Amino acid sequence: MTHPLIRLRGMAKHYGEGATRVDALRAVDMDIHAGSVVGLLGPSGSGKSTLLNLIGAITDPSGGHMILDGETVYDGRWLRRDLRRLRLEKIGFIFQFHNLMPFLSARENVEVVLDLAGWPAAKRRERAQSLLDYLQVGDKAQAKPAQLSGGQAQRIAIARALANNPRIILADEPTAALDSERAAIVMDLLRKVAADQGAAVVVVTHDDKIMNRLDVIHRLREGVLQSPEERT
Ligand SMILES: Nc1ncnc2c1ncn2[C@@H]1O[C@H](COP(=O)(O)OP(=O)(O)OP(=O)(O)O)[C@@H](O)[C@H]1O
Repeated sequence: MTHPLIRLRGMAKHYGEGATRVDALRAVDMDIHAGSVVGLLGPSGSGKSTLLNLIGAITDPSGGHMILDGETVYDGRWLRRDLRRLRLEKIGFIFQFHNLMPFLSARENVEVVLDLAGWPAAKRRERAQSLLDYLQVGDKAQAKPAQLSGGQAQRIAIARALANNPRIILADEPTAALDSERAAIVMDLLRKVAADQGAAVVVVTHDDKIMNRLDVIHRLREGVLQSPEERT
């Protein structure tokens, strides 16, 4: 068995203290392997976004141990001082609404990430175009977000998430704004990314339309992780 790309042990998060304390996550253990598309499900307030944001080094944990892509990144404290760089190196994010910058073209939206990572202009352009081609929106490279359909815009957002070649892709309700057909296309693309690049894709979702496209389902209830359900 290969090492998991994401390993969480005893990950906890509480907000506030004393009477106002909310335990959003309680001692979560989880292993997520390369090539898998994993769903995080649970009622509103059960801790799904908190867990995604802990894995994405956006939220500070209250305790636990986390290994991402072979590197222990948190062990009661962040072991990297530069979390922005950690995210750039290891993680791609996809949100419910594409969050593309309206004044940039589709390709420039992808290039932004590469610019942050220090890529030279010609290489940025080439990489961004090849990602758009891979996601079958290459002909939209010059379009502004307002000229794209919801499904096309989400594919540009996926290209942006893949730009720095992360092996961990975190998606918060990526299909909630899409109809069934486009939701299926987006999920199939994420499955392809997981398979082609040996990435782990973690999807927070309420969306019944995409359940049959998840390899494993993890359910949270009041911050406690239930046993995973393997899908066949
Ligand atoms: N910044 C915060 N400050 C205080 N409490 C918070 C904060 N963020 C989340 N919480 C609380 O933590 C718990 C888990 O919230 P979280 O957003 O992770 O749930 P969720 O499962 O993603 O919910 P939803 O499906 O509604 O998005 C909730 O009780 C929420 O009120």
